[in-house]
Amino acid sequence: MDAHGPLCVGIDPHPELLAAWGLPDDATGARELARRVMAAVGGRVAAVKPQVAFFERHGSAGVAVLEELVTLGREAGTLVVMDAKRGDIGSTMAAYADAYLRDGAPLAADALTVSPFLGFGSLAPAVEAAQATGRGLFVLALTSNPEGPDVQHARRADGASVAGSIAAAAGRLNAAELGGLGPVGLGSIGLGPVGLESVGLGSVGLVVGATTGDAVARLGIDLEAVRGPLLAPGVGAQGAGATELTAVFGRARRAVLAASSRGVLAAGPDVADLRAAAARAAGEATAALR
Ligand SMILES: O=C(O)c1cc(=O)[nH]c(=O)n1[C@@H]1O[C@H](COP(=O)(O)O)[C@@H](O)[C@H]1O
Repeated sequence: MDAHGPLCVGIDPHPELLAAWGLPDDATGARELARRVMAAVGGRVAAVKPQVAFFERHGSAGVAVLEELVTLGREAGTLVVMDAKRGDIGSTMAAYADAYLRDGAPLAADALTVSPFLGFGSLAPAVEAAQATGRGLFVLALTSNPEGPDVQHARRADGASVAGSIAAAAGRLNAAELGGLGPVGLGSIGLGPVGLESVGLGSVGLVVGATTGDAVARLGIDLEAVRGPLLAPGVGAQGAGATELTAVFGRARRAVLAASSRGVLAAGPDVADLRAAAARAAGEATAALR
C-alpha cells in the first residue's frame, strides 16, 4: 500500500465483461482476462482480489485458473486476496482454512475474505491458520450491499451492534497478536493514525464497504482500534469515490485498502488501458486516504 497506493484491483470475470472483451464465457475466457489483468497490474498495485464465484462458474477448469492466478501474483510480488467469503461451523472452517491458508495448498493466497455470521468464534481455525502462516483475513463487518444493514446494524442482547461486535472481536485478536500498544497508546506516543503502519497491522482485517455512509459513526464503531487492514469494496461500479472513502473511514483511513473491480476492468481488454485505469484509481485512493 505504501509503495503502490492503497488499491486492490478486483478480478471478476462477469459474463458481460467477457463479452465486452471479446472473450468466450468459459474457463479459457476467464484465464485470458485474469492473465491480462495481471500483465497490466502485476507488480504495480498493492493487491488483486479474484472473486471465486466467477471462476467456480466454470467448474474445475475455472478453479485451475484461480490456482494459476495465485502463482502469477506470487511471481509478480503482488498480494492476492482470495474473495471466497467462507464461513461455517468450526470443524468445517478448519477445512476451509486448510484449503485457503495452508502453505503449499493450491488455492492458498495472501488473504481470504471470511463471513462471521455463524458466530465470530467459528472463525477460530482460520484465524489460527492465518496467524501461523503470515496470511491475513478480511472479516465481513459492514458490507457494501443495501441488504447488509438488516443484519449488521442489528443490536445484540447486550446492546452492541453486530458490526460493532465483529470489529471489537477483530481488535482483540490484533491486540493479542501485536502486543499491548492500543490506539490510546499510539496517540500518546505521538503516532496517531499516521503511525499505524510503522507499528504494523494485525492479521485480522475487516470488510467495510465504501458505500456504507455514516454507519461507522452512527453505530459508534472505532475502526482505529481494530488495528487491522480495512478492505473497502464499493469503489467505482457501486458508486463510491474519493469523497465517500474519506467520509467513511476518517482517522482510520491509512489502514484502508480500496477495492474496485468493474471500475478498473471496464477499461480493458487492452493491457495498457487497464494499467492506466488502475494507476488512475490508485491515485484517487491515495489522494482520498493519505
Ligand atoms: O468481500 C468483498 O470483496 C466484497 C464485500 C462487500 O461488502 N461488497 C463487495 O462488493 N465485495 C466484492 O467486491 C467486488 C466489487 O466489485 P465491483 O462493484 O465491480 O467493484 C465484488 O467481487 C464483490 O463480491
